[in-house]
Amino acid sequence: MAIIIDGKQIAKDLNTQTQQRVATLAQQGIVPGLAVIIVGDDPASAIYVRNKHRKAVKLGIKSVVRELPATISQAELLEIVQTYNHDDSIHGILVQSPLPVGLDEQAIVAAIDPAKDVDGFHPLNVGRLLANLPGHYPVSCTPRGIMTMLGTLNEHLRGKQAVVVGRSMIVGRPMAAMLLNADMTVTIAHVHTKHLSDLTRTADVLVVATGVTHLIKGNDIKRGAIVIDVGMDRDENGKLTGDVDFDAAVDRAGAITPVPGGVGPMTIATLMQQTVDLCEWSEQLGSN
Ligand SMILES: Nc1nc2c(c(=O)[nH]1)N[C@@H](CN(C=O)c1ccc(C(=O)N[C@@H](CCC(=O)O)C(=O)O)cc1)CN2
Repeated sequence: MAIIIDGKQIAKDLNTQTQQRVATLAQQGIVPGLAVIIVGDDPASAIYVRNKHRKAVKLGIKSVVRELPATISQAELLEIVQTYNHDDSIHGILVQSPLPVGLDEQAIVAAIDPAKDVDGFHPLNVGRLLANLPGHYPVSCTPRGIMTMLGTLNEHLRGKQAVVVGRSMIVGRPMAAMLLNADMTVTIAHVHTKHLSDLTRTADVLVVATGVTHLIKGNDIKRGAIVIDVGMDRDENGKLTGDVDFDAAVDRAGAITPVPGGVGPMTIATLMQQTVDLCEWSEQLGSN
């Protein structure tokens, strides 16, 4: 039976640390600020944004949520991003993804000041991660949160095999870069990969982020592997489930994340952590 990696608890511990850092900044009269831009009326996005706002407020972070209609033009949206780029009370800016059809998400993200790019999606920050540059820069929150989770297991990653199934800009690609930067031997696969099971069975660390319900079955997993399920899918009864068949996998894996309560909570906790990072870096304070 695998260790169940408790994302909720790890996120709670991380939030406690973040709250303490916010309190230390407050003693110097500094308040970290986060601006979240949401365009259109995607119900899931509205929930994520509300949760980000609530968590920020709870931790003592200034939170600004800018709700915009799906009819907004690219130029108007770029203008709004610029106002936050120039607002000294805002240290982190993000545009909730996905954007409505017709808006160029990449161009909007590229307009965010890279020093305020709290999602780590700006091409400059993506390039820094890929190049494993030293120094301070933001990175995508979900994979950074997964690295935090892996850190709690006290397992040596160096030289071991990692397989990342999924190639998105939010999870798969930055995840592969972070595991490579941790000296793992990394293979990226995706839904078109042939003989996927043969590959996943080689993984000491298996990260799955495809959006395909139960793509990974129990015997696709190497015995004792660490299995990280980033999926958030709905089964035929509407119940939230993952890309990994948890019930089958739990008997093969050494450690596994559940869905819900695994990776998901780490995304917002890491966003809060990174908002404070950006604030400290802008003030040239912390070394996190
Ligand atoms: N600009 C961004 N857009 C999106 C990101 C992102 O990191 N930046 N990630 C996702 C959505 N997301 C945050 O924005 C997010 C997704 C899921 C969770 C979470 O806590 N999931 C829970 C289950 C929640 C439920 O019951 O539905 C879990 O897995 O336990 C948090 C944040 C896409 N867009």
